[in-house]
Amino acid sequence: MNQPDPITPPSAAARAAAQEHLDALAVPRGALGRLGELGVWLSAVQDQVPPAVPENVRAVVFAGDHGVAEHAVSAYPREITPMMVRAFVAGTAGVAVLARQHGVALRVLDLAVDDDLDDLEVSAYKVRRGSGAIHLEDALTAEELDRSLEVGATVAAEEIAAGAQLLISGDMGIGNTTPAAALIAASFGLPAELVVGRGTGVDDAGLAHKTAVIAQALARHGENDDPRRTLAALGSADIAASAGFMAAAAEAGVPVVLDGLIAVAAGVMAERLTPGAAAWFVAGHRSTEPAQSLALEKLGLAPVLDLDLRLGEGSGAVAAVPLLRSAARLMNEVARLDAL
Ligand SMILES: Cc1cc2ncn([C@H]3O[C@H](COP(=O)(O)O)[C@@H](O)[C@H]3O)c2cc1C
Ligand SMILES: O=C(O)c1cccnc1
Repeated sequence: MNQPDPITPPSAAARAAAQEHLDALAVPRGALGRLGELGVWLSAVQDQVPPAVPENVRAVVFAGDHGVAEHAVSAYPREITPMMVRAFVAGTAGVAVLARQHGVALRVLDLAVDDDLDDLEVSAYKVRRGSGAIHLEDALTAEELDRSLEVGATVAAEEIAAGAQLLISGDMGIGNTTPAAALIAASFGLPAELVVGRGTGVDDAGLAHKTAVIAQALARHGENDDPRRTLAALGSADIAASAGFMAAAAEAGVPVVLDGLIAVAAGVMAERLTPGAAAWFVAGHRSTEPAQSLALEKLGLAPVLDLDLRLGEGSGAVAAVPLLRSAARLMNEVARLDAL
């Protein structure tokens, strides 16, 4: 594989000018807190002061089936995944409600759901049926990994062509908190006990078993610094596509609002595949999953919201969109103190 092009960082000049603008507004210096910081970040990623209010926000839910879900790591059966894909299309899933409320375009894509969803036209980019059970076998072949990354990049390009000012990557796939936690553990050299969480709500025995499964997956993966190898071994088609989506967004200079554990795991992999990508990410929320907080800290990102959400689907990122819009509006509409 060729090395990817280096990621161009957000504009340092716009960041400095935005900070100066913020400091000159008719509020006590620093009084806008995180909203002020978000306004400055929006200026830097848009290279524009004040920033445009991001009205065109687009979320893509990457859906997939996880072989590891057959191994008692989730509180729910894998058959839920295709049912939920139908709920996304019908507009009745949690994130669909929030997206409708906040005017966020929502699209669901079947990367590897182990069921027939062809009647919904969401399976045009399907890579395979299911992903390997990561404690026993690789999730993907090298070819499937390439195809998944490429699908993510293609979908990002489509959403950018549709005018996206902010992109969101959502997830759906019973069992996916297991590969997501494993990817974060492998990326930062953390043990299974530190990254494991209850996902959809496994009990104490389930949590102990899930920890053992993640530990077995990490042992199978071994010491390895190659992000492609890690993603093929421990990820899935949907998480790889999400990583490809975020990397492509960063390469195109389009900012991404990160969601919960799965999106953050994909974001970590995007940063490892294309260093510098994370400068284009903002953390929408803090999930209750420990690996998500650990990874945000490693990426140097502070979450906008902290609502004890543990849904995924892109829901926490979509919930943060109104605050990002408020941040941009404040930068545009608050008077300067010297102009009063
Ligand atoms: C009805 C339902 C809707 C969901 N929407 C997102 N998830 C979330 O929960 C799953 C991950 O948790 P675990 O690893 O414990 O299976 C993923 O499908 C994720 O998107 C859902 C889960 C369920 C049951
Ligand atoms: O953090 C998340 O996004 C999450 C947590 C539990 C289940 N699904 C997703």
